[in-house]
Amino acid sequence: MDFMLIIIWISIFLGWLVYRKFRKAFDEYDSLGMRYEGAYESYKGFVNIFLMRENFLYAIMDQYDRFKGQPIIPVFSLSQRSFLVRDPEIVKKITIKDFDVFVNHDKNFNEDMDTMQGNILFSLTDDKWRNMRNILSPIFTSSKMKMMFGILSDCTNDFIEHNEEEMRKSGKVIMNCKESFSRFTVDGICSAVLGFKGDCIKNEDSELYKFTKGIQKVDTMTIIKILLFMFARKLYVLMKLQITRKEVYDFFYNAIVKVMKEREQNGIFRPDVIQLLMQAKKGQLEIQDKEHEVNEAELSNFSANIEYDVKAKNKKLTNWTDEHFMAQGFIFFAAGFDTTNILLQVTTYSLAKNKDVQQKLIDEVDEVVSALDGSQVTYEALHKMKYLDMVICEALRMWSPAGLTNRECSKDYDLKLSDGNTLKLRSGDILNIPIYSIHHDPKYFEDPEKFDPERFSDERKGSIVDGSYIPFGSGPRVCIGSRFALMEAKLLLFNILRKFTFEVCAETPEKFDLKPSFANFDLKQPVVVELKSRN
Ligand code: HEM
Repeated sequence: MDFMLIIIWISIFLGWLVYRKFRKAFDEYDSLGMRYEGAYESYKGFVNIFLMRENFLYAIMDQYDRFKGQPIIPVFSLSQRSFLVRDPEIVKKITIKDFDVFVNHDKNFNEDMDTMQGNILFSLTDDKWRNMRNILSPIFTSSKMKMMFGILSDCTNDFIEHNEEEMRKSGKVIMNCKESFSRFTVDGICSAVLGFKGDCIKNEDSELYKFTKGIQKVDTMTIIKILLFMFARKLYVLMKLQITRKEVYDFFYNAIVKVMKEREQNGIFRPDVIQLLMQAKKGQLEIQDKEHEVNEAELSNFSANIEYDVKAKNKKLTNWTDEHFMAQGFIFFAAGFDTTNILLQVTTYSLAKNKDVQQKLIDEVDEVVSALDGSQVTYEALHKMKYLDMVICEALRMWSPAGLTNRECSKDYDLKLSDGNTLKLRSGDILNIPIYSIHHDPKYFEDPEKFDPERFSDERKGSIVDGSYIPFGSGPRVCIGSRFALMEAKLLLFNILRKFTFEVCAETPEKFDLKPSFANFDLKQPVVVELKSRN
Protein backbone atom coordinates (compact mmCIF):
# COMPACT_ATOMS: atom_id res chain seq x y z
CA MET A 1 0.00 0.00 0.00
CA ASP A 2 1.14 3.52 -0.75
CA PHE A 3 3.04 5.04 2.22
CA MET A 4 0.98 8.24 2.07
CA LEU A 5 -2.23 6.22 2.26
CA ILE A 6 -1.01 4.52 5.45
CA ILE A 7 -0.23 7.92 6.99
CA ILE A 8 -3.69 9.19 6.03
CA TRP A 9 -5.40 6.15 7.60
CA ILE A 10 -3.33 6.46 10.78
CA SER A 11 -4.18 10.18 10.97
CA ILE A 12 -7.89 9.48 10.50
CA PHE A 13 -7.73 6.81 13.19
CA LEU A 14 -5.90 9.14 15.63
CA GLY A 15 -8.35 11.95 14.85
CA TRP A 16 -11.25 9.60 15.60
CA LEU A 17 -9.61 8.50 18.88
CA VAL A 18 -9.21 12.13 19.96
CA TYR A 19 -12.80 12.95 18.94
CA ARG A 20 -14.07 9.97 20.96
CA LYS A 21 -12.22 11.29 23.99
CA PHE A 22 -13.93 14.66 23.50
CA ARG A 23 -17.37 13.08 23.25
CA LYS A 24 -16.79 11.01 26.38
CA ALA A 25 -15.58 14.05 28.31
CA PHE A 26 -18.61 16.10 27.30
CA ASP A 27 -21.11 13.39 28.16
CA GLU A 28 -19.75 13.85 31.71
CA TYR A 29 -20.51 17.58 31.68
CA ASP A 30 -24.16 17.25 30.69
CA SER A 31 -25.18 16.59 34.29
CA LEU A 32 -23.59 19.82 35.59
CA GLY A 33 -26.33 22.12 34.30
CA MET A 34 -23.79 24.61 32.96
CA ARG A 35 -23.15 26.04 29.53
CA TYR A 36 -20.05 24.74 27.79
CA GLU A 37 -18.57 24.69 24.33
CA GLY A 38 -19.72 21.68 22.28
CA ALA A 39 -17.45 18.77 21.39
CA TYR A 40 -17.04 19.87 17.76
CA GLU A 41 -15.98 23.49 18.58
CA SER A 42 -13.60 22.30 21.30
CA TYR A 43 -12.13 19.66 18.98
CA LYS A 44 -11.61 22.31 16.29
CA GLY A 45 -9.91 24.62 18.80
CA PHE A 46 -7.71 21.79 20.07
CA VAL A 47 -6.63 20.77 16.56
CA ASN A 48 -5.89 24.42 15.66
CA ILE A 49 -3.60 24.75 18.65
CA PHE A 50 -1.86 21.42 18.06
CA LEU A 51 -1.34 22.20 14.40
CA MET A 52 0.16 25.51 15.54
CA ARG A 53 -2.45 27.64 13.76
CA GLU A 54 -3.26 29.68 16.85
CA ASN A 55 -1.63 30.56 20.16
CA PHE A 56 -3.25 28.66 23.02
CA LEU A 57 -3.70 31.86 25.05
CA TYR A 58 -5.83 33.40 22.29
CA ALA A 59 -7.90 30.21 22.03
CA ILE A 60 -8.50 30.30 25.80
CA MET A 61 -9.35 34.01 25.61
CA ASP A 62 -11.97 33.29 22.89
CA GLN A 63 -13.63 30.74 25.12
CA TYR A 64 -13.36 33.02 28.17
CA ASP A 65 -15.08 35.84 26.24
CA ARG A 66 -17.87 33.66 24.88
CA PHE A 67 -19.05 32.73 28.39
CA LYS A 68 -19.45 36.21 29.91
CA GLY A 69 -21.38 36.13 33.17
CA GLN A 70 -20.52 32.50 33.93
CA PRO A 71 -18.03 32.20 36.85
CA ILE A 72 -16.53 28.92 35.62
CA ILE A 73 -16.72 26.94 32.35
CA PRO A 74 -16.38 23.16 31.87
CA VAL A 75 -13.71 22.69 29.18
CA PHE A 76 -12.29 19.75 27.32
CA SER A 77 -9.24 17.93 28.62
CA LEU A 78 -7.66 14.72 27.39
CA SER A 79 -7.50 13.03 30.77
CA GLN A 80 -9.70 14.38 33.55
CA ARG A 81 -12.60 16.82 34.03
CA SER A 82 -11.37 20.31 33.51
CA PHE A 83 -12.69 23.86 34.10
CA LEU A 84 -11.76 27.38 33.14
CA VAL A 85 -12.04 29.83 36.04
CA ARG A 86 -13.53 33.24 35.14
CA ASP A 87 -14.11 34.68 38.61
CA PRO A 88 -11.27 36.14 40.78
CA GLU A 89 -13.21 35.04 43.87
CA ILE A 90 -12.67 31.42 42.78
CA VAL A 91 -8.97 32.19 42.15
CA LYS A 92 -8.63 33.37 45.76
CA LYS A 93 -10.61 30.44 47.10
CA ILE A 94 -8.56 27.73 45.42
CA THR A 95 -5.11 29.35 45.65
CA ILE A 96 -5.31 30.82 49.16
CA LYS A 97 -8.39 30.13 51.30
CA ASP A 98 -8.79 26.42 50.56
CA PHE A 99 -5.23 25.87 49.39
CA ASP A 100 -4.98 22.54 51.23
CA VAL A 101 -7.58 21.07 48.85
CA PHE A 102 -5.82 22.50 45.78
CA VAL A 103 -2.11 22.08 46.56
CA ASN A 104 -0.99 20.55 43.25
CA HIS A 105 -0.70 21.62 39.68
CA ASP A 106 -2.04 19.24 37.01
CA LYS A 107 -0.24 15.97 37.86
CA ASN A 108 0.04 14.91 34.23
CA PHE A 109 3.56 16.19 34.03
CA ASN A 110 5.11 13.59 36.26
CA GLU A 111 8.14 11.33 36.61
CA ASP A 112 6.64 8.82 34.16
CA MET A 113 6.77 11.48 31.49
CA ASP A 114 10.22 12.84 32.32
CA THR A 115 12.51 12.18 35.26
CA MET A 116 13.88 15.73 35.29
CA GLN A 117 10.74 17.77 34.48
CA GLY A 118 8.66 15.50 36.70
CA ASN A 119 10.81 16.49 39.68
CA ILE A 120 10.93 20.25 39.24
CA LEU A 121 9.19 22.26 41.96
CA PHE A 122 6.28 23.07 39.64
CA SER A 123 5.53 19.35 39.16
CA LEU A 124 6.12 18.08 42.72
CA THR A 125 2.99 17.23 44.71
CA ASP A 126 1.64 17.31 48.27
CA ASP A 127 4.22 16.78 51.02
CA LYS A 128 7.06 16.34 48.54
CA TRP A 129 6.25 19.80 47.18
CA ARG A 130 5.81 21.28 50.68
CA ASN A 131 9.14 19.88 51.77
CA MET A 132 11.05 21.04 48.69
CA ARG A 133 9.38 24.48 48.67
CA ASN A 134 10.43 24.92 52.29
CA ILE A 135 13.98 23.93 51.44
CA LEU A 136 14.15 26.28 48.45
CA SER A 137 12.29 29.34 49.77
CA PRO A 138 15.28 30.75 51.67
CA ILE A 139 17.16 31.00 48.35
CA PHE A 140 14.77 33.73 47.17
CA THR A 141 14.49 35.96 50.24
CA SER A 142 15.51 39.61 50.02
CA SER A 143 18.84 39.01 51.80
CA LYS A 144 19.84 36.38 49.18
CA MET A 145 18.62 38.66 46.40
CA LYS A 146 20.95 41.36 47.71
CA MET A 147 23.76 38.79 47.51
CA MET A 148 22.95 38.17 43.83
CA PHE A 149 22.44 41.87 43.06
CA GLY A 150 26.17 42.39 42.53
CA ILE A 151 26.36 39.45 40.12
CA LEU A 152 23.48 40.86 38.07
CA SER A 153 25.00 44.37 38.15
CA ASP A 154 28.09 42.96 36.40
CA CYS A 155 25.91 41.48 33.63
CA THR A 156 24.09 44.79 33.30
CA ASN A 157 27.41 46.61 32.91
CA ASP A 158 28.41 44.15 30.15
CA PHE A 159 25.13 44.93 28.36
CA ILE A 160 25.65 48.70 28.54
CA GLU A 161 29.34 48.52 27.53
CA HIS A 162 28.47 46.29 24.58
CA ASN A 163 25.84 48.72 23.30
CA GLU A 164 28.07 51.77 23.88
CA GLU A 165 30.74 50.02 21.83
CA GLU A 166 28.18 49.32 19.06
CA MET A 167 27.15 52.97 19.13
CA ARG A 168 30.78 54.08 18.80
CA LYS A 169 31.36 51.71 15.86
CA SER A 170 28.18 52.21 13.83
CA GLY A 171 26.76 55.52 15.08
CA LYS A 172 23.47 53.90 16.06
CA VAL A 173 22.08 50.74 17.64
CA ILE A 174 19.07 48.98 16.16
CA MET A 175 18.30 46.45 18.87
CA ASN A 176 16.55 43.13 18.29
CA CYS A 177 15.17 42.92 21.83
CA LYS A 178 14.54 39.17 21.87
CA GLU A 179 18.12 38.43 20.88
CA SER A 180 19.78 41.09 23.09
CA PHE A 181 17.69 40.45 26.19
CA SER A 182 17.97 36.70 25.93
CA ARG A 183 21.77 37.04 25.82
CA PHE A 184 21.50 39.22 28.95
CA THR A 185 19.11 36.92 30.82
CA VAL A 186 21.17 33.82 29.97
CA ASP A 187 24.27 35.60 31.34
CA GLY A 188 22.33 36.69 34.43
CA ILE A 189 20.83 33.31 35.23
CA CYS A 190 24.08 31.54 34.39
CA SER A 191 26.11 33.64 36.83
CA ALA A 192 23.44 33.67 39.53
CA VAL A 193 22.36 30.03 39.33
CA LEU A 194 25.28 28.08 37.89
CA GLY A 195 28.04 30.34 39.13
CA PHE A 196 29.98 30.81 35.91
CA LYS A 197 30.17 33.71 33.49
CA GLY A 198 28.16 32.94 30.37
CA ASP A 199 29.69 35.75 28.28
CA CYS A 200 26.78 35.61 25.82
CA ILE A 201 26.44 39.41 25.56
CA LYS A 202 29.99 40.09 24.48
CA ASN A 203 30.68 36.88 22.59
CA GLU A 204 28.42 36.79 19.54
CA ASP A 205 29.32 33.14 18.81
CA SER A 206 28.83 31.89 22.35
CA GLU A 207 28.22 28.13 22.29
CA LEU A 208 26.33 28.41 25.59
CA TYR A 209 23.89 30.85 24.02
CA LYS A 210 23.27 28.56 21.04
CA PHE A 211 22.69 25.68 23.42
CA THR A 212 20.25 27.51 25.72
CA LYS A 213 18.15 28.64 22.75
CA GLY A 214 17.32 24.98 22.15
CA ILE A 215 16.51 24.05 25.77
CA GLN A 216 12.80 24.81 25.59
CA LYS A 217 12.31 24.19 21.89
CA VAL A 218 9.06 22.33 21.31
CA ASP A 219 9.86 20.42 18.09
CA THR A 220 7.76 17.85 16.21
CA MET A 221 9.41 14.98 18.10
CA THR A 222 8.42 16.53 21.45
CA ILE A 223 4.81 16.94 20.25
CA ILE A 224 4.71 13.27 19.14
CA LYS A 225 6.09 12.19 22.53
CA ILE A 226 3.51 14.29 24.41
CA LEU A 227 0.68 12.83 22.31
CA LEU A 228 2.00 9.32 22.86
CA PHE A 229 2.17 9.96 26.60
CA MET A 230 -1.42 11.22 26.61
CA PHE A 231 -2.90 8.45 24.49
CA ALA A 232 -0.65 5.46 25.08
CA ARG A 233 1.05 6.03 28.43
CA LYS A 234 2.03 2.37 28.96
CA LEU A 235 3.82 2.24 25.61
CA TYR A 236 5.58 5.54 26.37
CA VAL A 237 6.87 4.18 29.69
CA LEU A 238 7.81 0.84 28.12
CA MET A 239 9.85 2.63 25.45
CA LYS A 240 11.61 4.62 28.25
CA LEU A 241 10.93 7.90 26.43
CA GLN A 242 11.85 11.25 27.98
CA ILE A 243 10.86 14.80 27.04
CA THR A 244 14.20 16.33 28.07
CA ARG A 245 16.78 15.71 25.38
CA LYS A 246 19.95 13.86 26.42
CA GLU A 247 22.30 16.78 25.72
CA VAL A 248 20.18 19.05 27.96
CA TYR A 249 20.18 16.46 30.77
CA ASP A 250 23.95 16.02 30.44
CA PHE A 251 24.57 19.78 30.47
CA PHE A 252 22.73 20.22 33.77
CA TYR A 253 24.24 17.08 35.25
CA ASN A 254 27.74 18.45 34.57
CA ALA A 255 26.87 22.02 35.57
CA ILE A 256 25.11 21.14 38.82
CA VAL A 257 25.68 17.63 40.16
CA LYS A 258 29.36 17.44 39.22
CA VAL A 259 30.02 21.02 40.36
CA MET A 260 28.34 20.37 43.73
CA LYS A 261 30.60 17.35 44.22
CA GLU A 262 33.73 19.29 43.20
CA ARG A 263 32.92 22.19 45.54
CA GLU A 264 32.20 19.79 48.36
CA GLN A 265 35.53 17.98 47.89
CA ASN A 266 37.62 21.14 47.47
CA GLY A 267 35.82 23.41 49.94
CA ILE A 268 35.02 25.99 47.24
CA PHE A 269 32.50 28.74 48.05
CA ARG A 270 30.71 31.01 45.54
CA PRO A 271 27.74 33.32 46.17
CA ASP A 272 25.34 31.58 43.80
CA VAL A 273 22.29 29.33 43.75
CA ILE A 274 24.37 26.13 43.54
CA GLN A 275 25.98 27.07 46.86
CA LEU A 276 22.55 27.77 48.34
CA LEU A 277 21.25 24.45 46.98
CA MET A 278 24.21 22.70 48.68
CA GLN A 279 23.39 24.43 51.98
CA ALA A 280 19.65 23.78 51.52
CA LYS A 281 20.35 20.10 50.89
CA LYS A 282 22.10 19.85 54.24
CA GLY A 283 19.27 21.76 55.97
CA GLN A 284 21.60 24.68 56.72
CA LEU A 285 19.42 27.31 55.09
CA GLU A 286 16.55 28.90 56.96
CA ILE A 287 14.38 31.92 56.50
CA GLN A 288 15.24 34.44 59.21
CA ASP A 289 12.12 35.50 61.13
CA LYS A 290 12.44 39.07 60.02
CA GLU A 291 12.42 37.93 56.39
CA HIS A 292 8.89 36.60 56.86
CA GLU A 293 7.76 40.16 57.32
CA VAL A 294 7.39 42.18 54.15
CA ASN A 295 10.64 44.03 53.66
CA GLU A 296 10.25 47.79 54.13
CA ALA A 297 11.92 48.52 50.78
CA GLU A 298 9.60 46.14 49.02
CA LEU A 299 6.38 47.74 50.24
CA SER A 300 6.38 49.91 47.13
CA ASN A 301 6.56 46.78 44.97
CA PHE A 302 3.01 46.01 43.96
CA SER A 303 3.98 42.86 42.11
CA ALA A 304 6.31 41.41 44.78
CA ASN A 305 4.94 38.37 46.53
CA ILE A 306 4.89 37.37 50.15
CA GLU A 307 6.32 33.94 50.90
CA TYR A 308 3.80 31.73 52.73
CA ASP A 309 4.76 29.31 55.46
CA VAL A 310 4.26 25.80 54.12
CA LYS A 311 5.27 22.95 56.36
CA ALA A 312 5.22 19.34 55.20
CA LYS A 313 2.95 17.25 57.40
CA ASN A 314 5.40 14.35 57.32
CA LYS A 315 8.81 15.89 57.97
CA LYS A 316 10.90 12.75 57.47
CA LEU A 317 9.32 11.87 54.20
CA THR A 318 11.87 12.83 51.60
CA ASN A 319 15.12 11.34 50.51
CA TRP A 320 16.36 13.97 48.14
CA THR A 321 19.20 13.04 45.81
CA ASP A 322 21.60 15.27 43.89
CA GLU A 323 19.43 14.70 40.79
CA HIS A 324 16.42 16.18 42.60
CA PHE A 325 18.44 19.33 43.28
CA MET A 326 19.66 19.29 39.69
CA ALA A 327 15.99 19.41 38.60
CA GLN A 328 15.49 22.55 40.71
CA GLY A 329 18.62 24.17 39.24
CA PHE A 330 17.29 23.30 35.80
CA ILE A 331 13.89 24.92 36.41
CA PHE A 332 15.43 28.05 37.93
CA PHE A 333 17.55 28.28 34.79
CA ALA A 334 14.78 27.47 32.29
CA ALA A 335 12.11 29.60 34.03
CA GLY A 336 14.60 32.36 34.65
CA PHE A 337 15.80 33.37 31.23
CA ASP A 338 12.73 33.17 29.00
CA THR A 339 10.17 34.80 31.28
CA THR A 340 12.35 37.78 32.20
CA ASN A 341 13.37 38.13 28.57
CA ILE A 342 9.69 38.44 27.55
CA LEU A 343 9.05 40.93 30.35
CA LEU A 344 11.96 43.07 29.14
CA GLN A 345 10.79 42.88 25.51
CA VAL A 346 7.22 43.97 26.22
CA THR A 347 8.32 46.74 28.59
CA THR A 348 10.81 48.10 26.06
CA TYR A 349 8.22 48.02 23.29
CA SER A 350 5.63 49.77 25.48
CA LEU A 351 8.13 52.48 26.46
CA ALA A 352 9.17 53.11 22.85
CA LYS A 353 5.50 53.41 21.85
CA ASN A 354 4.48 55.57 24.83
CA LYS A 355 6.95 58.44 24.95
CA ASP A 356 5.17 60.22 27.83
CA VAL A 357 5.52 57.11 30.02
CA GLN A 358 9.17 56.73 29.02
CA GLN A 359 9.89 60.39 29.87
CA LYS A 360 8.25 60.07 33.28
CA LEU A 361 10.35 56.99 33.98
CA ILE A 362 13.54 58.72 32.81
CA ASP A 363 12.75 61.60 35.21
CA GLU A 364 12.53 59.07 38.06
CA VAL A 365 15.77 57.38 36.96
CA ASP A 366 17.54 60.77 36.83
CA GLU A 367 16.32 61.63 40.32
CA VAL A 368 17.79 58.39 41.69
CA VAL A 369 21.02 58.86 39.70
CA SER A 370 21.58 62.32 41.16
CA ALA A 371 20.97 61.02 44.69
CA LEU A 372 23.51 58.22 44.05
CA ASP A 373 26.20 60.78 43.35
CA GLY A 374 28.04 58.75 40.72
CA SER A 375 27.88 55.34 42.39
CA GLN A 376 26.06 52.23 41.18
CA VAL A 377 22.38 51.85 41.99
CA THR A 378 21.68 49.83 45.15
CA TYR A 379 19.08 47.11 45.78
CA GLU A 380 17.18 49.40 48.15
CA ALA A 381 17.19 52.44 45.83
CA LEU A 382 15.90 50.32 42.95
CA HIS A 383 13.08 48.88 45.02
CA LYS A 384 11.92 52.29 46.19
CA MET A 385 11.32 53.44 42.59
CA LYS A 386 7.52 53.64 42.45
CA TYR A 387 7.06 54.56 38.81
CA LEU A 388 9.44 51.84 37.62
CA ASP A 389 7.34 49.36 39.59
CA MET A 390 4.12 50.73 38.04
CA VAL A 391 5.55 50.36 34.52
CA ILE A 392 6.65 46.77 35.17
CA CYS A 393 3.30 45.92 36.78
CA GLU A 394 1.44 47.17 33.72
CA ALA A 395 3.75 45.28 31.33
CA LEU A 396 3.12 42.12 33.39
CA ARG A 397 -0.61 42.73 33.22
CA MET A 398 -0.74 43.16 29.46
CA TRP A 399 1.71 40.45 28.51
CA SER A 400 2.27 38.19 31.47
CA PRO A 401 4.93 35.71 30.31
CA ALA A 402 3.00 32.95 32.10
CA GLY A 403 -0.53 33.30 30.75
CA LEU A 404 -2.01 30.21 32.37
CA THR A 405 -1.65 28.15 35.51
CA ASN A 406 -3.81 25.51 37.16
CA ARG A 407 -4.72 23.65 40.34
CA GLU A 408 -5.89 20.09 40.85
CA CYS A 409 -8.73 19.35 43.27
CA SER A 410 -7.67 16.64 45.75
CA LYS A 411 -11.06 15.62 47.21
CA ASP A 412 -14.81 16.06 46.73
CA TYR A 413 -15.45 19.76 47.25
CA ASP A 414 -18.51 22.01 46.93
CA LEU A 415 -17.45 25.13 45.07
CA LYS A 416 -19.98 27.88 45.84
CA LEU A 417 -20.32 30.15 42.81
CA SER A 418 -21.14 33.86 42.66
CA ASP A 419 -24.28 33.09 40.58
CA GLY A 420 -25.73 31.17 43.53
CA ASN A 421 -25.03 27.69 42.13
CA THR A 422 -22.71 25.07 43.60
CA LEU A 423 -20.27 23.09 41.47
CA LYS A 424 -19.56 19.67 42.92
CA LEU A 425 -15.86 19.14 42.24
CA ARG A 426 -14.30 15.69 42.41
CA SER A 427 -10.80 14.53 43.25
CA GLY A 428 -8.68 14.90 40.10
CA ASP A 429 -10.67 17.78 38.57
CA ILE A 430 -8.45 20.47 37.06
CA LEU A 431 -9.14 24.18 37.48
CA ASN A 432 -7.35 26.29 34.90
CA ILE A 433 -6.58 29.89 35.84
CA PRO A 434 -6.37 31.96 32.64
CA ILE A 435 -4.04 34.75 33.82
CA TYR A 436 -3.86 36.35 30.37
CA SER A 437 -7.66 36.39 29.89
CA ILE A 438 -8.40 37.79 33.36
CA HIS A 439 -5.78 40.52 32.86
CA HIS A 440 -7.53 41.49 29.61
CA ASP A 441 -11.08 41.42 30.96
CA PRO A 442 -12.61 44.96 30.84
CA LYS A 443 -14.63 44.04 33.93
CA TYR A 444 -11.39 44.17 35.94
CA PHE A 445 -9.18 46.46 33.84
CA GLU A 446 -10.91 49.27 31.98
CA ASP A 447 -9.70 49.69 28.40
CA PRO A 448 -7.48 46.58 28.79
CA GLU A 449 -5.52 47.06 25.55
CA LYS A 450 -4.24 50.45 26.73
CA PHE A 451 -0.78 50.53 28.31
CA ASP A 452 -1.50 52.58 31.42
CA PRO A 453 0.91 52.28 34.39
CA GLU A 454 -1.32 54.68 36.37
CA ARG A 455 -3.59 51.70 37.13
CA PHE A 456 -0.95 50.79 39.71
CA SER A 457 -0.55 54.26 41.27
CA ASP A 458 -1.11 54.61 45.02
CA GLU A 459 -4.41 56.36 44.29
CA ARG A 460 -5.78 53.68 41.95
CA LYS A 461 -4.23 50.35 42.88
CA GLY A 462 -6.67 49.90 45.79
CA SER A 463 -9.50 49.46 43.28
CA ILE A 464 -7.90 46.43 41.62
CA VAL A 465 -10.13 43.45 42.45
CA ASP A 466 -8.31 40.88 44.62
CA GLY A 467 -7.42 37.80 42.55
CA SER A 468 -7.65 39.62 39.21
CA TYR A 469 -3.97 40.65 39.01
CA ILE A 470 -1.88 37.50 39.22
CA PRO A 471 1.17 37.64 36.90
CA PHE A 472 3.12 35.38 39.27
CA GLY A 473 0.17 33.24 40.32
CA SER A 474 -1.26 33.36 43.81
CA GLY A 475 -1.05 31.84 47.30
CA PRO A 476 1.58 29.47 48.73
CA ARG A 477 2.28 28.08 45.25
CA VAL A 478 3.08 31.52 43.83
CA CYS A 479 6.18 31.87 41.60
CA ILE A 480 9.24 31.33 43.78
CA GLY A 481 11.47 33.41 41.48
CA SER A 482 9.35 36.60 41.29
CA ARG A 483 11.78 38.69 43.35
CA PHE A 484 14.70 37.59 41.19
CA ALA A 485 12.83 38.34 37.94
CA LEU A 486 11.70 41.79 39.10
CA MET A 487 15.15 42.69 40.38
CA GLU A 488 16.83 41.61 37.15
CA ALA A 489 14.38 43.40 34.84
CA LYS A 490 14.35 46.61 36.89
CA LEU A 491 18.12 46.70 37.19
CA LEU A 492 18.65 46.43 33.44
CA LEU A 493 15.94 48.96 32.55
CA PHE A 494 17.34 51.41 35.08
CA ASN A 495 20.84 51.17 33.67
CA ILE A 496 19.70 51.39 30.04
CA LEU A 497 17.55 54.46 30.67
CA ARG A 498 20.42 56.11 32.50
CA LYS A 499 22.29 56.22 29.18
CA PHE A 500 19.80 55.62 26.34
CA THR A 501 16.23 56.13 25.21
CA PHE A 502 14.10 53.58 23.32
CA GLU A 503 12.89 54.89 19.97
CA VAL A 504 10.47 53.49 17.41
CA CYS A 505 12.32 52.75 14.15
CA ALA A 506 11.41 51.37 10.71
CA GLU A 507 11.72 47.79 12.01
CA THR A 508 9.49 48.29 15.08
CA PRO A 509 6.24 46.30 14.64
CA GLU A 510 3.02 48.33 14.52
CA LYS A 511 1.48 46.05 17.16
CA PHE A 512 2.49 42.76 18.60
CA ASP A 513 0.87 39.42 18.57
CA LEU A 514 1.64 35.98 19.91
CA LYS A 515 3.10 33.29 17.68
CA PRO A 516 0.85 30.26 17.11
CA SER A 517 1.89 27.67 19.69
CA PHE A 518 0.33 25.22 22.11
CA ALA A 519 2.68 25.90 24.95
CA ASN A 520 4.88 28.93 24.42
CA PHE A 521 4.45 32.63 24.92
CA ASP A 522 6.42 33.96 21.99
CA LEU A 523 5.95 37.14 20.01
CA LYS A 524 5.10 36.82 16.31
CA GLN A 525 7.07 39.86 15.17
CA PRO A 526 10.46 40.46 16.79
CA VAL A 527 10.50 43.59 18.93
CA VAL A 528 13.08 45.90 17.38
CA VAL A 529 13.77 49.40 18.69
CA GLU A 530 16.49 51.99 18.22
CA LEU A 531 18.65 52.84 21.21
CA LYS A 532 19.51 56.56 21.21
CA SER A 533 22.26 57.93 23.40
CA ARG A 534 21.01 60.46 25.96
CA ASN A 535 24.21 62.51 25.77
C1 HEM B 1 8.58 37.63 34.75
C2 HEM B 1 9.02 36.47 35.18
C3 HEM B 1 8.18 35.34 35.71
C4 HEM B 1 6.82 35.14 35.67
C5 HEM B 1 5.76 36.04 35.06
C6 HEM B 1 6.56 33.88 36.35
C7 HEM B 1 5.29 33.35 36.54
C8 HEM B 1 5.02 32.17 37.23
C9 HEM B 1 3.70 31.63 37.47
C10 HEM B 1 2.40 32.25 36.99
C11 HEM B 1 3.85 30.50 38.19
C12 HEM B 1 2.72 29.58 38.67
C13 HEM B 1 2.23 30.08 40.01
C14 HEM B 1 0.91 29.49 40.45
O1 HEM B 1 0.53 28.43 39.96
O2 HEM B 1 0.26 30.11 41.31
C15 HEM B 1 5.26 30.30 38.42
C16 HEM B 1 5.80 29.25 39.13
C17 HEM B 1 7.15 29.05 39.27
N1 HEM B 1 8.17 29.89 38.86
FE1 HEM B 1 7.96 31.66 37.89
N2 HEM B 1 7.74 33.34 36.77
C18 HEM B 1 8.76 34.21 36.42
C19 HEM B 1 10.11 34.06 36.69
C20 HEM B 1 10.67 33.01 37.37
C21 HEM B 1 12.07 32.90 37.73
C22 HEM B 1 13.14 33.95 37.44
C23 HEM B 1 12.21 31.69 38.36
C24 HEM B 1 13.44 31.05 38.98
C25 HEM B 1 14.55 31.64 39.23
C26 HEM B 1 10.90 31.07 38.42
C27 HEM B 1 10.64 29.84 38.98
C28 HEM B 1 9.37 29.32 39.19
C29 HEM B 1 9.12 28.05 39.86
C30 HEM B 1 10.18 27.09 40.39
C31 HEM B 1 7.73 27.89 39.93
C32 HEM B 1 6.97 26.74 40.59
C33 HEM B 1 6.61 27.13 42.03
C34 HEM B 1 5.90 26.04 42.82
O3 HEM B 1 5.21 25.21 42.23
O4 HEM B 1 6.05 26.06 44.05
N3 HEM B 1 9.99 31.90 37.82
N4 HEM B 1 5.96 31.35 37.82
